[in-house]
Amino acid sequence: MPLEIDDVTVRYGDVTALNGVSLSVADGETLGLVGTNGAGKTTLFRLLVGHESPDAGSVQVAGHDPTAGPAVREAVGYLPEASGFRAALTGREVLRFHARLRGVPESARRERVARTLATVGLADAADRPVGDYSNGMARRLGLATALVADPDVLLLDEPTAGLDPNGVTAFDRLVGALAERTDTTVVVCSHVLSVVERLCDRVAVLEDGVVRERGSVADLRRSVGSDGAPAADDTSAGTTLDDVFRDAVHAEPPVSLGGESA
Ligand SMILES: Nc1ncnc2c1ncn2[C@@H]1O[C@H](COP(=O)(O)OP(=O)(O)OP(=O)(O)O)[C@@H](O)[C@H]1O
Repeated sequence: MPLEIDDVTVRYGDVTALNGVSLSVADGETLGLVGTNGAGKTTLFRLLVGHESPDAGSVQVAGHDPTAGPAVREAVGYLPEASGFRAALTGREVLRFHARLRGVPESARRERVARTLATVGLADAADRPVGDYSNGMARRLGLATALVADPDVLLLDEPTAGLDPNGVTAFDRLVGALAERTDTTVVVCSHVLSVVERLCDRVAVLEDGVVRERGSVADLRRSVGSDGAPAADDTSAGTTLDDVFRDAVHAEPPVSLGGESA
C-alpha cells in the first residue's frame, strides 16, 4: 500500500489530536478525509509529510517513514491549505524552485516544469508574475508544485477553498483526470462533504481525532439519509455521524455543481 497509517496517536500537551487512527490507501485510490474544525485532518497530513511524528503507532508513505529523510519529499506531493508564493516571481520560477527542492534532476527540470504548467493550464501565464494570478490560477500553481516531482502520493488540503464556481469546476476536472489517467494515490481533506464526494472513491470521517466512519460516499449518505437526517431503518448511524454530516452540509458554499463533471 502506498499509504499506511497504523494505530497512530499524536498529542500536543493535553490535547490528543489523533487517537488510534488506522487508515490505508491503495495504489490509484482517491480517499476523502472529512471532519469538522479541529478533527485532526491537518495533523494527519503533517504526519504524512514528516512534519510531525506519532507519539504511538506507525506511518509509511510510499514505503518510507516520512520523518526518515528526503525520499518522502520526492514521493509525496502536498498542496497545503494556504500556499503563499512570492508575488514578484513568475509561475515558471516558482515551479523551477519547487522542482529543485523536490529532487527533480537538473537535466529534466526545464521540460518537467513546462509539462506541469501545461497540465494545470498555466502554460500561457507561466511567465507572468504570480502576484497577477487570480485565486484559481494560484491554486492551480499550488497543485503544480505538488505534481512537479511526479509523486506517488498526492495530498490535497481543502483544495477548492476560496475558489469561485468556475475555479472549483476547473480544479475538480483536473484532479478527476489525474485520478483516472494515472495511478497516483490521492488523499483529499475537507470539512465540506461535497468536495470529497466529487473527487473521491472512499471517505473516512474523522471526529475528535478518531475515525468514526469509513466507506463509499453513497454508503455514508445512505446511513444518514438523503436529507442529512439518520435513515429511519438505520439505527446504527448514531448521532455522531449525523452531526458531522449536518456540519458538512451547512458549511457547503452556495455553488451549483450539477453537470460539471468532465
Ligand atoms: N501545534 C499545536 N499545538 C497544540 N494543539 C494543536 C496544534 N496543532 C493542532 N492542535 C490541536 O489538535 C487538534 C486537531 O487539530 P488539526 O489542525 O489537526 O484539525 P483540523 O481537522 O485540521 O482542523 P481545521 O479544519 O480547523 O483545519 C485541535 O484540537 C487543535 O487545536
